[in-house]
Amino acid sequence: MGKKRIYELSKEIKVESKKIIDEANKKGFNVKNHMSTLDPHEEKAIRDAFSSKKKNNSQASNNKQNKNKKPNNNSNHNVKNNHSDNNNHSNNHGNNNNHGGNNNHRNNDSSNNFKKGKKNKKKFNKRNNRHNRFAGMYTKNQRIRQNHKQKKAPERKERPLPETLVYTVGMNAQEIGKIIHREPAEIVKKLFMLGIMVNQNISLDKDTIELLAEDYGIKAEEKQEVNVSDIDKFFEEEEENTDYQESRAPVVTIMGHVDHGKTTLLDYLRNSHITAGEAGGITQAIGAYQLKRNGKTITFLDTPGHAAFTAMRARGADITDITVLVVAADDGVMPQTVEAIDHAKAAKTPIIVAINKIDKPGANPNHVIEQLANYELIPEDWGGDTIFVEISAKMGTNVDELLDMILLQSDVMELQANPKQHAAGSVIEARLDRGRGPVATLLVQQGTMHVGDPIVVGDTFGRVRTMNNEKGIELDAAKPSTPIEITGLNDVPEAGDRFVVFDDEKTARAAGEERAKEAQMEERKKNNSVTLDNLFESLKEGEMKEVAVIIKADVQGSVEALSGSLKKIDVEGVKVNIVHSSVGAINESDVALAEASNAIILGFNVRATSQAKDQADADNVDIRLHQVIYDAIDEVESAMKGLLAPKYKEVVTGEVEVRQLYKASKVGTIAGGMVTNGVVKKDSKVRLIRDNVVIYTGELNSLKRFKDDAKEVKQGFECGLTIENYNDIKEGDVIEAYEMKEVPAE
Ligand SMILES: Nc1nc2c(ncn2[C@@H]2O[C@H](COP(=O)(O)OP(=O)(O)OP(=O)(O)O)[C@@H](O)[C@H]2O)c(=O)[nH]1
Repeated sequence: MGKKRIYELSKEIKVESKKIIDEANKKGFNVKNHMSTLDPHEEKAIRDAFSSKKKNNSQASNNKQNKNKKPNNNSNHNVKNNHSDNNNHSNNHGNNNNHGGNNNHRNNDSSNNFKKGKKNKKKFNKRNNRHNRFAGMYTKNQRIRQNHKQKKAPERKERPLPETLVYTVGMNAQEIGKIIHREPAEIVKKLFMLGIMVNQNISLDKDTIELLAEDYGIKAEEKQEVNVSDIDKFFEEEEENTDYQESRAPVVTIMGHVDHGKTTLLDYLRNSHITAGEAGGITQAIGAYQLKRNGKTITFLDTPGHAAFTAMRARGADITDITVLVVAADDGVMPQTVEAIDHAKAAKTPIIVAINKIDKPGANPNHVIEQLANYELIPEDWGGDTIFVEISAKMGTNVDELLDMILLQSDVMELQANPKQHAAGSVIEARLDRGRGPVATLLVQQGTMHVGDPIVVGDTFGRVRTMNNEKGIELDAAKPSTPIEITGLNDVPEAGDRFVVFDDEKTARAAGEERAKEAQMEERKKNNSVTLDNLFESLKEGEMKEVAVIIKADVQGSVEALSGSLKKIDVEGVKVNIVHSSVGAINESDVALAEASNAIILGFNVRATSQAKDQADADNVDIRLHQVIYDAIDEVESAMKGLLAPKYKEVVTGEVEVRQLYKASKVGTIAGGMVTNGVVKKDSKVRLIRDNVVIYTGELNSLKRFKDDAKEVKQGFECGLTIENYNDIKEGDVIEAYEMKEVPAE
């Protein structure tokens, strides 16, 4: 005989695990929870203990029952009498009325009957209430029993447990309760007895759900997700479907630095290339439009800016075929130009450079070309393969040449799709229109969309009720690369969501509803972003072949030193891929790029802006901050080797904003300020931060509240402080207090 787990024994002898644990502890056995084991001797001792207890109990309850028998019967009797008394009244009452009513009003207008009935009902209630007053004449005990009896009644109706609990990981007690026909509270209690403390809304993992099922004595089976809701699968299948192929229009996104002319170019294109037949249509902002050049069509996504582009990619929608990078000839390469290059490269879309504003006196296109050479964008004349076009978006100069180049690039790419299948594609944008309900702009990427098609869009579903293009012209059918605006969905999908047309509306509805449920589950489960802590696991499971990193540092020298060293790390054939690197604070765009590329952000002597911090928290993006280059490199390398075992973790406890300075000859610079966040302690380690860059790291020398020494100062209070061996504090500096906390071993 082997060892037995407590919960198994609990099931066998029908005694709650908790009671067994108590009994075992009383007997001095070494058990902790329901998973603890008992050896055969211990098991026997427990069985004996409970079998004798049961005997005693049943004897006691027999005695009790015998004792209670008489009054119980009496009370039942009384209660019954009471009921039948009531019934008699109502019967009499009803009969009397029916009698009269039926005689007088048979086959009459039903409202007449209804009114009469209402009146009679009132009368009846009155009488009945009067009668109930007699309830007061029963003894207290009788009433308790009566209540008890009434309360107990629903229990008999309890539906039987299903044979098998078919579950999805992440379900909570409420959802499981619905499946097994039990109250969530009962499930929570059961879990408590099994040593698992949860409330009704907490997601349960696989082990817990299976344990629960076992405790109920039923089988558990994880739901197999071969379901219609996996529209990504449909989408990929459709994409691989090459039975029939036709060339399709390229989908183009315009990106570039602020004010370099993205909007001007998009507007010029939109207004100058309206073909004769469409001239009457009013152009609407639907997030995308098509234009024709020499009989060929180009689709432009009308959402300039990296945020939209990256947000789409983060949601898995790589819908752009070609990126046009706009660089103003009078301004040259700017930070967002570099960002745009990195975003386009990360999405692996070819870049066509449009050097804009060549009409301006200060324009220097050659300088731009020279600058871009540093980012591997080299024109053919210089031996590279990037297409450059010098334009003026304002004047329209060379804009047609730019279109020709887009078409040339698209020819090289041989963009194709199969219009002879169900439509599939992505959401460009979506909104709720007061009159029309959910309105979504979609890009058809495969197949042909028709009005009336049953459709699943992200987690929403419906039937295409209306379909129009950007000019408001109604369409019956839309082929690949066509942007369309549709109505008929049950809810508003999100930009970047995919859509697929189904055979019938019923399946579409089932898929849509299932997806909405899954989305809710997904939301509850922890996001599985790559972090340095789980990096090794991901590498081991073969999910990754490269580690994506974004570097932000205080000076260009550090950026280069860090990226140079990181590129040299080579662990078991896995390389570091630097997705983006630049000087400055970690911003929202970095976090968005990290999320889209599953990258880790390394900050060297810089901080994240508060928006970026919030966004990183929400998206589970790992930001690592360092002051020593070797530490940063070591950390990444150790993580790749699976050796990352930080014993201490830095915890920022608070921040002081420096508002005033006092120079004292003896103590140096005293900073007067306000604790804007958390708490600052006398023995805190501190970092002096100026414009999001770490200037100095050290320790506090003194911390005061007014004239008195303080052990700590909390948020909202003023304080004075000095930093050990450091006097170069300035007004507006932020002093970040932190401590090293030991991280418990896993
Ligand atoms: N002279 C000249 N001015 C231009 C040209 N293209 C754009 N501009 C001007 O540059 C300014 C900025 O242009 P936008 O098109 O708004 O720039 P943007 O890149 O869309 O800017 P954001 O939307 O803020 O990112 C506007 O005043 C335009 O009129 C051009 O080819 N020549």
